[in-house]
Amino acid sequence: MTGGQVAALIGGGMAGVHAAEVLRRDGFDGRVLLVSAEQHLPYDRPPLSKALLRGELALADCLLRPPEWYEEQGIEVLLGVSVDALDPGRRTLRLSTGEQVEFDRALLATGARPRWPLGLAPGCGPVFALRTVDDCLAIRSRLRSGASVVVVGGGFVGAELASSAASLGCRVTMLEAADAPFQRVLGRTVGELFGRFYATGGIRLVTGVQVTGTSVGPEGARLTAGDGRFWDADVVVVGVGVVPNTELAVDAGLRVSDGVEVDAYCTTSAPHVFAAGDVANRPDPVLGRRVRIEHWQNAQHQGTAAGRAMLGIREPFDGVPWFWSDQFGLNLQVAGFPDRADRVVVRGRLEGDRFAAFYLAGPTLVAALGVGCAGEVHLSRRLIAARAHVDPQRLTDEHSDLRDALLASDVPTA
Ligand SMILES: Cc1cc2nc3c(=O)[nH]c(=O)nc-3n(C[C@H](O)[C@H](O)[C@H](O)COP(=O)(O)OP(=O)(O)OC[C@H]3O[C@@H](n4cnc5c(N)ncnc54)[C@H](O)[C@@H]3O)c2cc1C
Repeated sequence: MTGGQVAALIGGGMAGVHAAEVLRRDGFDGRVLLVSAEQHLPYDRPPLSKALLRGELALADCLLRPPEWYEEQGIEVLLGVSVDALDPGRRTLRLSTGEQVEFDRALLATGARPRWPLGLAPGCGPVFALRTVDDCLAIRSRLRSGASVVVVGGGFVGAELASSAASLGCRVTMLEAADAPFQRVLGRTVGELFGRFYATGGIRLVTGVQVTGTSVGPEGARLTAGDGRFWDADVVVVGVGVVPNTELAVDAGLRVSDGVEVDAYCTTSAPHVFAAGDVANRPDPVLGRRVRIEHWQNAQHQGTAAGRAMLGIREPFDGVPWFWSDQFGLNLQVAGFPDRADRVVVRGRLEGDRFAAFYLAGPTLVAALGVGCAGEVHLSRRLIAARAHVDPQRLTDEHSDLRDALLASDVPTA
């Protein structure tokens, strides 16, 4: 793309901002338009369940870039405006203001929105999901000491919220459909361990619960399970996952499955339209199938890769996923694809505050989880990318270097 051309970025989250940044950094001097349905300048989402929720940060501290940055970079930002239609053939967008915008390249960085289980509705009295800063501030205003909080779903965002609410003196109950939190992602052994961490953190964890209904009154809400059990709460937060915002892509006739399908260069089925972040579904060389990743670092790096691809700089984006979570004073990091594993081996004491779990499919390392073990997770990422074969015995030996466990790999890891 050259001067006089238009790069339209749809969605003002991590992926959209990183694409805008790299477009300018790599010399694009045409028009960069960032359209965001939210009223706030782009901000970081991880603090919404952590420091912002606990009142330790202000929104200004969570902005991805300071307000003056957009002007300095010549990035036009439309806030509170959504893109209502995308025509990839004519290369036009229709905005919620009624305006029509012509573009040369467009990026779909529309992210995801909370999934709502049957019987629960968003914005219904004290029933919330946590995705936006407005959700965070609304929940925070109700987290008084002694308030009863029920978190539906034992995923990462729910667990972080539970941890933050408990630290503010709330009485927290977590309702999880599976037998252990994170079971689907991290397996039962590690899930049960986190269940024990919650108990130590003062959380009442109830597993095997399928919430089927809610009734809302002026003072709170009652959640009912299929087996007749019920829980009353001052605040309910539903954290049962997200769905990608693909409607624009579907209406535009782009290929969509679980997310907007892109190739390794972030290009959708329309050549001038790209996608990145939580909404994008890309081929993964390690998995050998498509994958949609809902992590901060993926949105950042894929946004950058997409911005470069919009400029014609084609580099495959296929990094091994990595994310972190902070809960109950523990920092946990996960790399790779734990759900591919057929067994898990542990280095360190699972009950301690420093251990790593390695996930193996046959002899191949496919994922690693570390609590207080950032270095091990970092190295594991490279081993996973290299499809390394490892010796499980050595992996568990705390006193040996992780590299000593390496048996064979496709590519060098040094
Ligand atoms: C509470 C919380 C805590 C998290 N903590 C962690 C963590 O600890 N570690 C980690 O790795 N990840 C974490 N994540 C995940 C991480 O924040 C996301 O993966 C990341 O924000 C995704 O960025 P994105 O740019 O793809 O999408 P988003 O951040 O969802 O941004 C998309 C934007 O596009 C807008 N939009 C949608 N449709 C349109 C349209 N048609 N027109 C205009 N705008 C539109 C949306 O309103 C939104 O503002 C957390 C997420 C949440 C919600």
